[in-house]
Amino acid sequence: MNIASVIVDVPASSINQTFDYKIPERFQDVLESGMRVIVPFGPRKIMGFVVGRKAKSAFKGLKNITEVLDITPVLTPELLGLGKWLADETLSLYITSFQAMLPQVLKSQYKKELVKMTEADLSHELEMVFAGRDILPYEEFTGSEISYYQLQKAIHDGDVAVNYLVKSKITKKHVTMIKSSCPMHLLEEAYNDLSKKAKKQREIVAFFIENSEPVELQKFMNEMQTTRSTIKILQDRKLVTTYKVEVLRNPYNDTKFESTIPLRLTDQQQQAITPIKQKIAANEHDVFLVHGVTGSGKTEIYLQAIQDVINKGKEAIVLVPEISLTPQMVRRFKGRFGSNVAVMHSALSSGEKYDEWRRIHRKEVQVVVGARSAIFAPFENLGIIIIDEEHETSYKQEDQPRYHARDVAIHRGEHHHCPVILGSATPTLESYARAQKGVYQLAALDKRTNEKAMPKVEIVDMRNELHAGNRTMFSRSLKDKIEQSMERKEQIVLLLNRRGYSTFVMCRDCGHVKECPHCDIALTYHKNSNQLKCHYCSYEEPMPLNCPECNSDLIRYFGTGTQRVEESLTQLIPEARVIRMDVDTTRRKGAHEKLLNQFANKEADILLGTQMIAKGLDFENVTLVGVLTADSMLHLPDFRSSEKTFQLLTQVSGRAGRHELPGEVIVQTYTPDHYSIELASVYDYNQFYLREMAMRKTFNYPPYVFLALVTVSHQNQIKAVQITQKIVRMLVNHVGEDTVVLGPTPSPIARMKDRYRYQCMVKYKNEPKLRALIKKIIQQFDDEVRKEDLLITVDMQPYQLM
Ligand SMILES: Nc1ncnc2c1ncn2[C@@H]1O[C@H](COP(=O)(O)OP(=O)(O)OP(=O)(O)O)[C@@H](O)[C@H]1O
Ligand SMILES: [Zn+2]
Ligand SMILES: [Zn+2]
Repeated sequence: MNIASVIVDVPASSINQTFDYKIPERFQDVLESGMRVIVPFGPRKIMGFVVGRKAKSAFKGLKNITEVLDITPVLTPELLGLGKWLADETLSLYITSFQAMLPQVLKSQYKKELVKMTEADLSHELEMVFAGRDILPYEEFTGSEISYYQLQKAIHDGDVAVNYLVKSKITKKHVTMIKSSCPMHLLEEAYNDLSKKAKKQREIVAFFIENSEPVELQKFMNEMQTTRSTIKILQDRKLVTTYKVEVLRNPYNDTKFESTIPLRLTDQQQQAITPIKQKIAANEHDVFLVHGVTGSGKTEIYLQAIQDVINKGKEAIVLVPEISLTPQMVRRFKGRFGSNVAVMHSALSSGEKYDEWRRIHRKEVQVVVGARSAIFAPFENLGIIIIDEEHETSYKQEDQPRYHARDVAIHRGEHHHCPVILGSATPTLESYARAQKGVYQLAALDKRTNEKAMPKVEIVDMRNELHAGNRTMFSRSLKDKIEQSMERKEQIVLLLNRRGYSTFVMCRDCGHVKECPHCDIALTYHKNSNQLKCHYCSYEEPMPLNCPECNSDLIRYFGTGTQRVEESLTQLIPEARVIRMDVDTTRRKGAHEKLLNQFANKEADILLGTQMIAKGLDFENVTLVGVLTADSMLHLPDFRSSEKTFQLLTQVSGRAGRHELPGEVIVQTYTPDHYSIELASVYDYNQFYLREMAMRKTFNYPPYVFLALVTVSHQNQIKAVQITQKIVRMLVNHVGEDTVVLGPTPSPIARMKDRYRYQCMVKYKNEPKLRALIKKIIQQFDDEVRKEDLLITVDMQPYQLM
């Protein structure tokens, strides 16, 4: 078994296969599947994953593996299998799938350098950049003025070679420790020998006579109020020694979590958890949909189910949406399971992420709480997988591999014979429909644990406000309620629904809207820099003084940014203390937590924010929730827009009156009769489900059909249309009668970064060969993809239809 099959780090469909390499003698005992290696590939050295070992290869003249990067496999056998499945399922490359399962730092970076291969002089210009060195970092060459042609010639003549280095991004954190390094009696002797004047030295020696354990040097020096030079003297006398050890960064190390004990479950909680516990006990897979209103105690169910799993010596994965992975959320899990919990989310530094991942890999924890990619946690003995807020679209990755964490969870659940729990107050229609059909087990909780009623929702028709002469973005009713709440010293949460809404610039005279010159999308106004920016390609320009079309000076920005709402809020109610939470105020690390703490400490009356405040927050003193623009995403070109509106309104209403004080919600809208707004205001999920299912059936959308979206983009518009047209035709010729193939249609954003985008949508019920078919069709364009900068992407479960 001296040959390894390796998936190499070359993201090209023509390379999407294993390559064989010889395993040199010195690696033969250590090399296992799932390890990363460095292998020669053409002129380069690249990273690869070993996926198997074998005795024979069909190929002659195999090259040797150059280096082995891991001591233990980073991908378990299960994850290797999962990666292959994922690649096939999402039509991605194996290498892309494997890398998606690992923390960023385990991806290799490549560095190029130029090596002088001759004793003779190179051309004058090349000699100047080499400047007497034999090795030149490639960037220094690109930074110079020398033509590529000269370099090419030197390489061709064999005077210069290109070296490719695989650079690991891994950084480990170390601390220096100090300990005594001689037997006790020698320390005592030394203590007696030391002159009385060497007071510090004596203190240190005395310390180590008392303590034989190593201590952290920095802390020790602080406590003893001593310096490195004093320690050096003792070190030279071989009384103490210092050395480095690696420590795992722990982002929550300094935080104290109050420990909690399991609560007595309510009857509804008990009913929901019983079948889950049975499956855990029996080591059986099943999928449960826990449909529970906000505040019904879903989290407590998760915690107690996890406890069972831990007791069995098994492991648990809990997924929560990125934006609700707040310190409050972390506290609930760490409070119950302490240091047995790893946390993985994007706010951690890449070093912290790597260390949390290693705590899982080394089996130092049994629970991971994390965002989407935590579904790949390298546990080997899973006992439960939980997806909280299962309706969140952030569980779908919008990059290759375009996977949905729910599918991965179920796949892993089957492998490990363990239950998968999907929880939500507003399940996706897909999941609820499956529960209705009995594919998933449904558990419903329609009461809050404290038996408090859901807060009353008042819908305000903003058109009437306008007719009554109120031109602010706050209805009279909302203003009154805010003031009343403030008088009672209670707090308020205001949601500005910004998705699909932006601060665009429009001329009031001619209606001209400033668009990005490279993308078909309005530019967004940024007040701080007085610039217009494109959110797709980061193009920017200064805010114009006059309309470029008609030269009018009435060119203004429209739409409502949080900043602008804050301004008019403080104009309207000057005494209000406002905390604004949006991407701008939470960019810095820890800012999110700081703002929430301020609000919890009642340093402000109003928390104003975007979607990020709709989830998971639980403040005792919040009695009023206001939604400023409930309908802003209803008109997006997305068949899920009603569903998303319903979900958001339900979630945000759930923030009010969760404790002793009763809550109230005001929803401002221009379309008060829309069923998603009406039904959210009376918390009628079932009615909404029926209405929305009827719509989906009429227009032939999921869950009645599956979708596949092929997007083609090219700089030449005609080319983009033609290729999409070809794809459509080939599909039509091979799919079944019931399958609908639509297109070519311009994508909702028809041009991005100067590329025209066309799409083809497939709606199907049963098309077992579709993946293979699409793959085959796309392969026919491989040449054009490589040579003509054509881009074809496939999404087998599209959520973003843009
Ligand atoms: N059995 C119980 N007895 C008493 N209090 C409980 C019980 N279960 C949960 N709670 C409390 O009820 C509150 C709401 O519970 P929890 O946050 O788990 O609900 P949830 O369904 O996850 O809500 P959301 O969907 O809004 O996040 C919490 O403060 C929790 O501590
Ligand atoms: Zn104009
Ligand atoms: Zn742009």
